[in-house]
Formats: sequence, structure tokens, C-alpha cells
Amino acid sequence: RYTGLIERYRDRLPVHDDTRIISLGEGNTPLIRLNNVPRHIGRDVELYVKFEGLNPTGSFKDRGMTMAVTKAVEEGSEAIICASTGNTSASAAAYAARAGITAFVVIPDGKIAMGKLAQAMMHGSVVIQIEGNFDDGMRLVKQVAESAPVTLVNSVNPFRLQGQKTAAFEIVEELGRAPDYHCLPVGNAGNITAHWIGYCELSASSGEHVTEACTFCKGHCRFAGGGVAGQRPKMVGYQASGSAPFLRGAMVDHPETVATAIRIGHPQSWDVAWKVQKESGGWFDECTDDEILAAQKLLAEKEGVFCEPASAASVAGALRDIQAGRIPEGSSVVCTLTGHGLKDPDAAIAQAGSAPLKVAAELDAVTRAILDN
Ligand SMILES: Cc1ncc(COP(=O)(O)O)c(/C=C/C(=O)C(=O)O)c1O
Repeated sequence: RYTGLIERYRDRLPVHDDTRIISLGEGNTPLIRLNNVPRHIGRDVELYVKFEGLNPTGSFKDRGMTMAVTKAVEEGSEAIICASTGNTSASAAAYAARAGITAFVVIPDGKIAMGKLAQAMMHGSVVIQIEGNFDDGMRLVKQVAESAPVTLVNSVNPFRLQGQKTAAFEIVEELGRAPDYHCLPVGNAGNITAHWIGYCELSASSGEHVTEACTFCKGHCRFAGGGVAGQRPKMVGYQASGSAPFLRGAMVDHPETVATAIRIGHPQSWDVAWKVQKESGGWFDECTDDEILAAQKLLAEKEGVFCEPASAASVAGALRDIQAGRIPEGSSVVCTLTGHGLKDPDAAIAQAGSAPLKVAAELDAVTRAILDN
């Protein structure tokens, strides 16, 4: 029986035998091979999506939160706090409820997808909406956590990255090797960093650190050793054009994008993410909101996969790079879909195109609707 990622990867995570594990069965998400989309763009690539929207609270945050909350409880903490564009707050609220501790979540006023707000509220967290954006919230919670008795669980908490690195473990176990390219949407850049740490741990030929991106002292990491040195993906991060500090080479003070999850102008993992790009030979690129929404629709219509807008940036960017030949044909590519489409139904309906057909509740009306379409 699968009982969550800490149990599955105990020997590679900073937990003790007697650590009380806080879990909702996170991880072990589907790696779905796309068939129709490569045909649609006329390119021969081995293209997969890692559907992290199928975690317990509907986003990849659960991987980091099971670790961060488990360690917070182990340290005797009775409350956690985070700033969030939505998914971190949903996940923090759920894992705090699971652990029986309090969650304080700070979210931007108005710019949060309804599904995420519903989760934070339903799980009983204290929801604090500030008249500002995520970056304002991030600044405030870091200050609060310095004095108040709360544990900060944003991705500046290294236990978050330790949990999130396990997605790379699952991918390598399933493919039998690392993909040539791994594409992700980038906001704070914690997730792209965590994946790189995971790939480095697996592929280290010695037992030593092979990346400066690691956020832990040597004592915590369990570099497997015996890996195929150098067998690591190029890490490619995509941002929304209106919120793309990695493309501007500077912080963005007023980020704007329909992909509200990545509406982040001051990435917390700025320095380390640049190391990931350099070490992996990858790159950052940007996608317009239109490209993001088009990719979200393409995935849903052609492959039956419904992700939230921010997640679709990984596919929007990858498809553009594949068509441009920057990602060559024959490559193996994994795109991480970071959140489920149900998180943000308003965005989906707004651009779903054809409105529902309205017909009388009678057999001939429905039959006609079918025959006409
Ligand atoms: C769906 C989705 N896709 C991509 C990202 C970017 O990941 P990072 O680059 O590790 O920040 C987020 C991040 C959300 C928050 O930061 C939050 O919830 O506060 C997300 O929810």
C-alpha cells in the first residue's frame, strides 16, 4: 500500500525512524505520455507530462508540505505560516489540519483562484488577505516568522525542496533514466531547483554533492552515488511574459498574468535557480497569456489532461521550443503540470470557447443537438 512519499523515500529524506509523518498520500503521480499533441505539431518527440495536479490538494506543493509540516511538528511547532498565490496556502491549510496545528496563510487580495481560496477556508486556516501582491506577502511573512511562534513553510524552507525533489526520483524510476529536457513553470523557482537537486542526487557517481543548488549541508542529503554521472536533464523554466524576472534579468515590481499562480515578481530562489540553469545547460523563456491558455486548452482537448493556466506554461514553452528545433526531434521531454484545472474554473470557462448548447429537456431537441454537432 502506498503511504506517501516520505515513507517511500525515507532513506533519502531528512527524517528519523521515530519521526511522526504527516501525510495525505502525496506523490506517486501519473507520468502521462502524450501522443496526440506531438502528432498535432508534427514533431517526433518523446513528450510526457508529470501530472502533479493529482496530488491530494491538487498541486505539487503537497510534496514539499508533507516534509515541511512533518519537520515543523517534530520541532514542536504549533503553527505554520506562508504567503501564497493560492496553492501553497491550500496545501499548508490541509497539512496543518492533518497535523492538528494552526495555519496562517497570507494571500493577495482578489488575485487568487476560487478553488484555492475554498481549500484554505475549508481546512480552517486563518486566511489573511493583504492589499498587495504575493511579493508583499512574502516579505511580511518572513518578517513575522522572525519573532512570532510560527514556522515559515514557503519554499525558502529547505524541507519544502527536499520533499519536492522526489518528483525527479519517480520520473527516473519510471523512465529508467533522466529525460533529456525537464520543463517547468517558474514563479519563486523553488520547484525547478528541487527537481535539479533530485536529478543530481540520483546521478552522482560518487556519494558527493554535485550541485551548488543543494540547500542542505552534506549531513542531510543522501547522494545515492553509483549513478550515471552527467545523466541529468537540461532544466528549462518558463515564465508568463507579464511576470518574468528571469527574462528581464531583474525583479518585476508589478507582475501581471492570467496564470495567477506564477504572478511572482521577486523570486525567492533567484540565486540558486541561476545555478541550476548554468549547471544543467538549460534556459529560461517566457510565454504570453494567450500561449499559456492555448496550451491549457490543447492539453484538455487533445489529451484529456486539465491543468491550471500556470501549469500550461511548461507545455506552451516546450511546444514552441520543439517546433523551433531548440529542443531537437527525438528528445525525451517531461513537462511538469503543477496544478489541476479545477483550481481555477473561471479562467477555464472564460476561454473554453464554445458555450454550452441550451436545448429543451425533450428527446428531439437533444437528438437534434447531437445530429447537428
Ligand atoms: C500551479 C503552480 N505552478 C507553478 C508554480 C511555481 O512554482 P515555484 O517556481 O516553485 O514557485 C506555482 C507556485 C505557487 C506559489 O508560489 C504559491 O502557491 O504560493 C503554482 O502554484
